[in-house]
Formats: sequence, structure tokens, C-alpha cells
Amino acid sequence: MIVIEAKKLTKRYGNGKGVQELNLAVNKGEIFGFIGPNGAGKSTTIRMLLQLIAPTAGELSILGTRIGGDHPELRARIGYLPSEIRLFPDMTGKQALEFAAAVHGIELANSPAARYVERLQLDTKQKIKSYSLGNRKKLGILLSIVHNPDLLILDEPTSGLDPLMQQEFYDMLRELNERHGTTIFFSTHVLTEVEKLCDRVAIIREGRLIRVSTLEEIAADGGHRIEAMFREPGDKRDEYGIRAIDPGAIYENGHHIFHVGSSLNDVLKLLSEKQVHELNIRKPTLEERFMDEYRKPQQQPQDRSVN
Ligand SMILES: Nc1ncnc2c1ncn2[C@@H]1O[C@H](COP(=O)(O)OP(=O)(O)OP(=O)(O)O)[C@@H](O)[C@H]1O
Repeated sequence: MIVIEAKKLTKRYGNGKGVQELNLAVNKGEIFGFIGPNGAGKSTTIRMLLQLIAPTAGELSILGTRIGGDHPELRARIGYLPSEIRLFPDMTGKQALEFAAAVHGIELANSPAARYVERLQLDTKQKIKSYSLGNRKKLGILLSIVHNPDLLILDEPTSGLDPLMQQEFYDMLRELNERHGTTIFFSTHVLTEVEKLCDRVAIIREGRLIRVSTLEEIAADGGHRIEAMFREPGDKRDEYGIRAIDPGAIYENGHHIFHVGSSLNDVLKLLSEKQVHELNIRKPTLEERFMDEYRKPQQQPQDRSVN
């Protein structure tokens, strides 16, 4: 079953920004990462998934319901953690959780949130106004799962959590996913988060989806990362023909960083004719592959495999 299905989903703001013709299919039980640099369109997409804003064009179905008009029944099946949570400051954590459970017509004790309060080491007797940023985040996470949603949407969920709590949070998400079959869709800038959690990842840039892949597919992309420093100072990308090999080549502090496909012959020939001061050739890390995807010159929209 497809839990999130977007076809040519578009949101255009008055300033021409937004997201353009997104095609996306997230399957039931997937942990799906949505990554992209600042301003790429992650929050805009999430707001459309939550029916907080209406698309300008395109189609969207959530949990088998075609979006358009009001769908209160869907709200009972979706959990959402916004990137910045607004909470009632004078409530205690426990009161907030009980309130959220009551809104959904359930007992807090029967909710998955009750199980995780202790795990996340949250003191729910304290008033929310005394909570640190990390504790507010923890409460937000618990509030988003109070009603055991079928689909959990998280907007930059771990910002503000220390590494130990992040790990606890990842374990919790994995457990929710395995025990309840919860489909999890989350946006992030944090690449290690994607690596630790996701089955598949969509990369968005400048409002367009540039890739949807499994992590294995991204890791298996062929190619080499080359970092070269030349005896002659300055940026040699054009003069030495480096940009002809990789239009996305970058120049930083005397280093020329570029990528080639599986064959190194052309680049070795080129380098052998120059005065090379330092050279490093290796397979890129997963993080570098993501950064490459961010930096790549914009391709024709949707010309990479999008499932
Ligand atoms: N209400 C709005 N009116 C006009 N432009 C907007 C509005 N909301 C977002 N934008 C623009 O749309 C683009 C996408 O923004 P969005 O907030 O969705 O990106 P994002 O990927 O969530 O970024 P970040 O990681 O910084 O939160 C940006 O260029 C942003 O400036």
C-alpha cells in the first residue's frame, strides 16, 4: 500500500518560490528521509502533506485518501512533529500528554507515548515553561505519537537533542516502525540521521526532487573523488580543463575538488601533463555523495528514477 502519493505536486508562492512537480510514492512501513539544503522546499512539502496549505497544482493522496477539501478522519491517523513546537507553557508535560490523548479520545496509559516517557527520561511533572529545548523536543515527539498514528511526519526531529538522546530517539522510531508498522516520513539536514534510519531517501533542491533512491543505490554509485593541488597557484578549473571533466568541480583554498565516473584514464592523462603538488583519489563517502547531489548543476526535472 502506498501511504504518500504525490503526482506533479506543486506549490508556488507569490515570489515564484515553492516546490515544483514533485512525484513521490512512500510505501507502508517505510522510514523515508526527505533531505535538502535550507530553502529547498521541505517544510512546504510537509505542510501540503498535512493539509495546512493547499497545493497550487498536482495530486496528493495520503493513506489512500485523495486530498482536497477537509479530511478530519486523516488527522486521527497522522502524527506530526513540527520543527518548532508551540506548547502551553503553564501545563506540565503530563497534562499536555493527557490533553492530547483526550483530544484523540484515548487513555494516555494505552498510548505508545506512555511507554517512551521513561525511555526519553522526561520529567513530566515539570511545567513546560521550565523545559530546556531538548525536553520540549522530547515532549513534542511524545505528543506526535500519542494516538499511535499510521503515518508519522517529522520536521527536523533531532535538532536540539544531544547525541545520546538522538540515539534513543532513533531506537524509538525504529521500534515504532517495527512494532506498529508506522510509516515514518522525516525531513532533515543531518546526513548521518538518514544513514542511521532510512530505507529510502528523496533529495530536494531548489523546489525540485532531484533523486529518490535507497541508500545502497547512492553508496553504490560509481566514481571517484579527486582532490588536486597544483604548483601554479590559483583556480585552474578552466585553464586545465577540469570543468570540462566535471562541471560541478569546486575550488577551495588551493584545492581543486572534482569527480569522475568509473574510468580514471582521462583525468590521469590530464594530471600527468601538469605540475601536481598534492593528489588524493578515493571513493567518496556517503556524505560527500549527498553533497555532490546538492551541488550538481540542475538537471532536467524528474529525469532521475523517482518511485
Ligand atoms: N509563505 C511563503 N511565502 C513566500 N515564500 C515562501 C513561503 N514559505 C516558504 N517560501 C520560500 O519557498 C522556498 C522553500 O521554503 P521551505 O521553507 O519549504 O524550505 P525548507 O527546505 O523547509 O528550508 P529550511 O531547511 O530552511 O527549513 C524558499 O525559497 C522559501 O523562501
